[in-house]
Amino acid sequence: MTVAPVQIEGADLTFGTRTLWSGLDLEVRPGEFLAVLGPNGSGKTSLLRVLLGLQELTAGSVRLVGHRPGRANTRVGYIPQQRAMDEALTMRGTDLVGLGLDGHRWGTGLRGLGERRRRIAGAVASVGAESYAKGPVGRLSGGEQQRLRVAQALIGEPEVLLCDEPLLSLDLAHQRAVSELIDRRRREADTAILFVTHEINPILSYVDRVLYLVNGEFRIGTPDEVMNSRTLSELYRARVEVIHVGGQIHVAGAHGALCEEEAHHLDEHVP
Ligand SMILES: Nc1ncnc2c1ncn2[C@@H]1O[C@H](COP(=O)(O)OP(=O)(O)OP(=O)(O)O)[C@@H](O)[C@H]1O
Repeated sequence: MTVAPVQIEGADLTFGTRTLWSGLDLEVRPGEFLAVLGPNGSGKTSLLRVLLGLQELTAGSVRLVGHRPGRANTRVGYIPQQRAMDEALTMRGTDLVGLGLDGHRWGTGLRGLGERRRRIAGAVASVGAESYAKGPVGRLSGGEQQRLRVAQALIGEPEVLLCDEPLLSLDLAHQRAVSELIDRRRREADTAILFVTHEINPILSYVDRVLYLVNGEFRIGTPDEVMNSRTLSELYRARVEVIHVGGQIHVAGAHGALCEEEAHHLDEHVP
């Protein structure tokens, strides 16, 4: 039996009187693509912070389990929620991507350096950043910086990949390229993917299961099991209509039940 690389058991997270979730049991399997959805403040980023060891649970446990024989540490990749980098940041894009290689050892000899350079060039090319990766990252657009962050997370060959709104500020072509890259990683290397997003449509064809968080409650299941009018109305405790159109999901809430009217909307530009 394969061991789940992400194991969450009986997890509660509470801040003061506010419960983000309680009784969360979740195993993310090798190669599984889990979308984490929910309105602003529902605790999506907090879940990733728990998995990164940056946030303690109020109760329960989380475990990350690697599958490399004889290795104690699980390799975790993280694409943080986008914040513009300081304009004065003079670090080159290739150096930023290379930070993702820390922990890999090829020695300091010429062969090791050559291998390092080769890998960085491959990762930069995989996100189409060749034309700007040699320049200072502080001068790049938000989307260009984001593509370098994706390259940095993937170059470390993660066993678990935590993505916090990785498509934000990317144009449609790059949204598709980055989604495909993440999907390929899980197919080729069995990486477990946790993908926080407000917009499920760009990744809908990849998603195996959805974790949907609302006001301290959650549902876990396939997109069809969770993204339907009955389940989301229960979660939001209000009438919510979920309409499937042309392979995409459109969510509409009555009386402002949703704080995310724009979420999951039908984007005419995506074929
Ligand atoms: N350390 C903390 N102490 C107190 N409150 C916190 C702390 N960390 C997060 N919160 C609160 O928990 C809630 C959930 O935050 P989180 O960033 O996880 O939400 P989110 O679902 O990722 O939201 P968004 O969609 O806006 O990014 C927020 O109301 C936030 O203010």
